[in-house]
Amino acid sequence: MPRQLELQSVSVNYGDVVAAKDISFGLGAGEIGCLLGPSGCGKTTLLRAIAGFEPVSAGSISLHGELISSPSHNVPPEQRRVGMVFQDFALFPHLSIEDNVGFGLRTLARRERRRRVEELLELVGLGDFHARFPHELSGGQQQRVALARALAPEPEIILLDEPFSSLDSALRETLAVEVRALLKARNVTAVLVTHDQHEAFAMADSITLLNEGEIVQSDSAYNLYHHPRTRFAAAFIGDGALLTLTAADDKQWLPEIGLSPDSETGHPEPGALVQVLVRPEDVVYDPQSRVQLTVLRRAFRGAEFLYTLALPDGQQVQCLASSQVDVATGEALPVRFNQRHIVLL
Ligand SMILES: Nc1ncnc2c1ncn2[C@@H]1O[C@H](COP(=O)(O)OP(=O)(O)OP(=O)(O)O)[C@@H](O)[C@H]1O
Repeated sequence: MPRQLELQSVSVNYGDVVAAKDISFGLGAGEIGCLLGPSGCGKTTLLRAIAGFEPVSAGSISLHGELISSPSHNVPPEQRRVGMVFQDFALFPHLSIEDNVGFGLRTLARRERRRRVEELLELVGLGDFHARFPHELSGGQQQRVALARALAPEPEIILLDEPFSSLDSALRETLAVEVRALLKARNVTAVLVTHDQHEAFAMADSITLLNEGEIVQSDSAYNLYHHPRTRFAAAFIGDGALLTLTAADDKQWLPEIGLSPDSETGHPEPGALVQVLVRPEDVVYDPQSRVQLTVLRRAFRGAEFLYTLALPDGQQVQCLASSQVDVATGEALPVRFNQRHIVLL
């Protein structure tokens, strides 16, 4: 059975600028995918190509098995059955919430249209707001109306371009979780574009990390965080220090941090340089540990201190420790490295 959305080796150029290069990914029905990456990496370009606003210069895009984009074939946007929610989600200010949601349903009989609008407003938790106008709603409520409006014509797929970026960060994450539940409840396939990993983690089943128009890693959120395959992925996702260390011998090959080889880490040759990604939560305060690192800085985070620690060679790692662990700058903090979570690159 064809997948709901399939991009095969898609490239998009703007004149000489290659905005997206050789991009392949697909989504099954009801799956939520995310294009994640820094500004200018080509996320919006790909979304616009899926919507039909940008022609592809190579490769193909299919929706439910039907070719919609290739260099020689371009189904116009209005015939694609693609719903969109954009960053500025402009609702029509002079239309009521009900009329905003029903906007794409003008061909339906009035009763049917009304039923569909009511159902969608209930779904997004705004059943009582149908007669209000956009300016009478909060930012989060307006965004939910925009989603209801995009879902109303029952598109094959919905595209969300930084849909929560105008909201504050606490609301953003809550809404991302809510919207995920809404999409899942209706088995809607969706592509989310964001540069915010928390949003991506909260919403997506699979994440395609992009950099400079190319795919860095397509994976689950868990794997991107715990098993990044490149330096870029390691640095972009989460906090962490990338250490360069020398393997010492077979038994204890990174003595600076008390690491020893195991089946996961393998056995690099003694003397080999090894790159290790260490997350702050994997450097654990342990009064029994022989590894004692000097405290360079510490920042109070309420329940925790975030310590910045120096290895003997000057490289730095961070450690999250309970704020009851009160060690001053310049003193030594005994720590253990949680080896299970340390990533070797
Ligand atoms: N109309 C255009 N003409 C020429 N170059 C463009 C055009 N639109 C985008 N670009 C370039 O293509 C690249 C990808 O842009 P795109 O907007 O897809 O990035 P993005 O990842 O969505 O970035 P952001 O997160 O900042 O929105 C950038 O280098 C950008 O400067």
